Amino acid sequence: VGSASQPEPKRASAADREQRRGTLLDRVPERGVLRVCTTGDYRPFSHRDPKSGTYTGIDIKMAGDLAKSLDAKPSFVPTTWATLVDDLAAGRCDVGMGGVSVTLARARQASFSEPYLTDGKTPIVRCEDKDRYRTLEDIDQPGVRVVVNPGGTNEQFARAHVTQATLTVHPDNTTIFDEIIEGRADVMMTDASETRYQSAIHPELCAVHPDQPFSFSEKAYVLPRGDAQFKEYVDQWVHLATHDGTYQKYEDEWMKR
Ligand SMILES: O=C(O)C(=O)C[C@]1(C(=O)O)C=C[C@@H](O)C=C1
Repeated sequence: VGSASQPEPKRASAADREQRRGTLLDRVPERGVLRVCTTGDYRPFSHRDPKSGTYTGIDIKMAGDLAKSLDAKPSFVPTTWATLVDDLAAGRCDVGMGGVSVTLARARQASFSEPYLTDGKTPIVRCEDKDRYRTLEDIDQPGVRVVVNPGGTNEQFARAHVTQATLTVHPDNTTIFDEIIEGRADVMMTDASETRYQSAIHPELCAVHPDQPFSFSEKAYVLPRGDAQFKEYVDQWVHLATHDGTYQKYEDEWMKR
């Protein structure tokens, strides 16, 4: 029985080490801080004011409520769409919030809470073009300029459906709508919730059939894999907040702006 037959001890990943410290359901109240990964570039869910660094949005309000329910204060950890799930899996935050869509690719690395919103991709265009770009076929034509933000489900959707039109990746999601308003692009396909919000604040922009999006998706909060107690708690909390009018109140506040 030699030591050569012993398997090499596997180095614990940061996520494994996090998990061994026990459930976040106990650790967050002990710490008094809920660490929330958020991109800050996606109104109406998560917006970071570039001057003050302050976060606002529907999911920022929700994060405050979730933290409060755990006797904690939220601390926002900046992330990007491409790195959100890695940041969570590496234990840099306790939850990811801010208009995140459930995807199976993400579900391989992280857990999701119960969903709080149904959504799907739909076009947003200059209002003069609103009858011109109604179907994917209308949009995917040579000469049509489609613009997309990188790293999230919008890019995945655009890469799967845009083969004839020109696809440009615009790196900054906070300025992407100006590309259409100012005529450098014609169409963006994004979440119906976002097209409703952006068309409400920009009279030049129209959301095309936001009630009948091209795809089906759900928004949920991203949670660390393997912490069943914490997930069960967040699920209960989401269930209550989406049935007692709390979520609706925050959505109404944002959509009135
Ligand atoms: O990746 C996701 O989960 C998102 O819903 C984020 C996403 C995207 O799909 O790229 C959605 C809309 C915003 O315009 C920016 C990012």
